[in-house]
Amino acid sequence: MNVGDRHYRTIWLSDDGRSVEIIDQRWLPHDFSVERIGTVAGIATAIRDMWVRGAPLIGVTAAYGVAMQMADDPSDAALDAVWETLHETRPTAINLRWALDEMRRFLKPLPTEQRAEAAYQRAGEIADEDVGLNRAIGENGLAIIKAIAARKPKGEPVNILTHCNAGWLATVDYGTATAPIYLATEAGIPVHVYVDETRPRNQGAQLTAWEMAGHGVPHTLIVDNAGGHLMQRGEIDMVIVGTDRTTADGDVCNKIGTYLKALAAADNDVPFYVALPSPTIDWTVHDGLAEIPIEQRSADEVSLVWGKTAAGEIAQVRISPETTPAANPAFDVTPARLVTGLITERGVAKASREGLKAMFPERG
Ligand SMILES: CSC[C@@H](O)[C@@H](O)C(=O)COP(=O)(O)O
Repeated sequence: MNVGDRHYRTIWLSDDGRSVEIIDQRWLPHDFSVERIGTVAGIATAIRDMWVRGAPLIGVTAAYGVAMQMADDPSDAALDAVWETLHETRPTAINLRWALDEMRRFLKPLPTEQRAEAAYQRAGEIADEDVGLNRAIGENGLAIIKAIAARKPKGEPVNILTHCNAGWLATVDYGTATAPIYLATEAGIPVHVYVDETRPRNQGAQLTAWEMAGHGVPHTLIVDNAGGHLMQRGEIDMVIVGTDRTTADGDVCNKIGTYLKALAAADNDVPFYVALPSPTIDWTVHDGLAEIPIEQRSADEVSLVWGKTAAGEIAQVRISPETTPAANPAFDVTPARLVTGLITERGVAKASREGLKAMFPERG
């Protein structure tokens, strides 16, 4: 998507053909900075410390990490070791394991002297594929937005609530939950987006709001607890969120707080959609609550908040007593029964084993 009048992806290969450049998301919306990363250790840090984040982008970044390892040491042992090193950076988003598995599956049969070149090529393809998947999700979600717009008085915007950042910053381009929003805007369908701030790291306030502002999408930032109230008053037409891992039975794991939005949506008959590319489906798990590992992040993310001071400095402030302990589960699971539909690259699936099997029969 564009930043100013220049098109950016969130990650791209540097001119040296060996390192990557990424948008460093830690400093948005206050500072737009690009970092060059050329080592596996650097890739691991960027994922773990969330310079890059969002399930699809984590996967693509890891794929480039494998390529860097192959350029250094293309042996089987090194391939297995880099899989382990990168796999442990963040536990919940399945796209990480999907990309690592895909790289290893592709590289293992190749002679070692061909692996580096082939690995960079495959990582680049995975990045390109992500853009295509998101564009298709956008088209499928656009049909839903159009149908809602058609039922509203002419000219009134479709009010969409989203949680966290499942935007282009969370992918290579377009985003998942935001792709239908961007396509609707391009098509001239009026939309208005309620952006959940998404404590503790505020991906909504910092990233989604920045994306919406940058693309001229009318939006309003709300605190995480406001969504239920707005739904009770008929001010939300639909919810669209992303997901870090969706089970073969349609349970959806996403940023902490998503479940509460789904409960409020069900109680108020607001359609609750989840947008996801197929690499986000974990076909090996069925019961999301029992089987998906939930990342427990640092308590500091709860007790300390980043922002920009009046003097223009990006700084962190403490918001709770020094001695108060904090807990920080980063994701929660929304049971399939609360999900109206899964917007995939192939169409909108029912959030159920049957629905996903019908959409992806080759996985059945
Ligand atoms: C298209 S991104 C889907 C999810 O990855 C997104 O909603 C989310 O929860 C991101 O969490 P984050 O902790 O910022 O990586």
